[in-house]
Amino acid sequence: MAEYELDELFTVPRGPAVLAPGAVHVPDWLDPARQQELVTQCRAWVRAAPMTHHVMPGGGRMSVQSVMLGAGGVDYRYGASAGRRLLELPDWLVELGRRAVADAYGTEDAPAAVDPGFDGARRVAQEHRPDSALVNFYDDAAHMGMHQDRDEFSAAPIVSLSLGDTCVFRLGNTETRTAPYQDVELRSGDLFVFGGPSRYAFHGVPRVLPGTGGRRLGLRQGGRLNITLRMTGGRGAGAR
Ligand SMILES: O=C(O)CCC(=O)C(=O)O
Ligand SMILES: [Fe+2]
Repeated sequence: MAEYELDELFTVPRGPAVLAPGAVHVPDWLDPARQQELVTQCRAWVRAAPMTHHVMPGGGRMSVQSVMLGAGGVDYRYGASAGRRLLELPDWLVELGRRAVADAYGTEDAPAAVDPGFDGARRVAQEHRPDSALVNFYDDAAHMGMHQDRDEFSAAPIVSLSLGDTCVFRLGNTETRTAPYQDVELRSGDLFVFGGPSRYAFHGVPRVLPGTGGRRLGLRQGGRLNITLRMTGGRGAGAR
């Protein structure tokens, strides 16, 4: 029996879920073919601009490796000011980010499957247009500590796509990097959007679960890819 069929035998059906107002998990948002295409794209990007371990302001080196698309002309932490070569953000990826927020938050024409839990979510979705993508790669040992995404000049939502191995994603609160928090498994193809009241929630990735999906997508050493689509510039919904 193929590996994935076995997985499915033990899988509890997962539906869209709102973890906190503005924090929406949409399992299996990307179908397997789309996941494969995105992995192929990630390979091409990494060939054009090799991934690097970001060095944090305190001098620590992140265990995650990353490459950045877009964010040109913005003094962004992961951008050119970090000495990086920025790749161009393709229009289809902007469109994917727009559609992600529309599906998670709903629009006038198409309500979301679950109520995102805050006023103005549809307006945020209507106006959403990411200007950058950060591609993160986690090997078996990589993790990301609890942090807030606050280097963007916009309060527009963060769109996160997961590919390859499953991870444990920790969504905390907006006040402290400690409890209360909720852990959710993000699997290959899952969408997670955090905006509105959850935009500045602390979050992190305590661990990746090796052997859960990376090889199936042709990642030879396994691992997890994460693409976050962001609005780094000061335009758009809820800009500071
Ligand atoms: O890998 C993830 O799911 C989260 C990534 C993240 O929080 C970040 O890049 O700021
Ligand atoms: Fe983050």
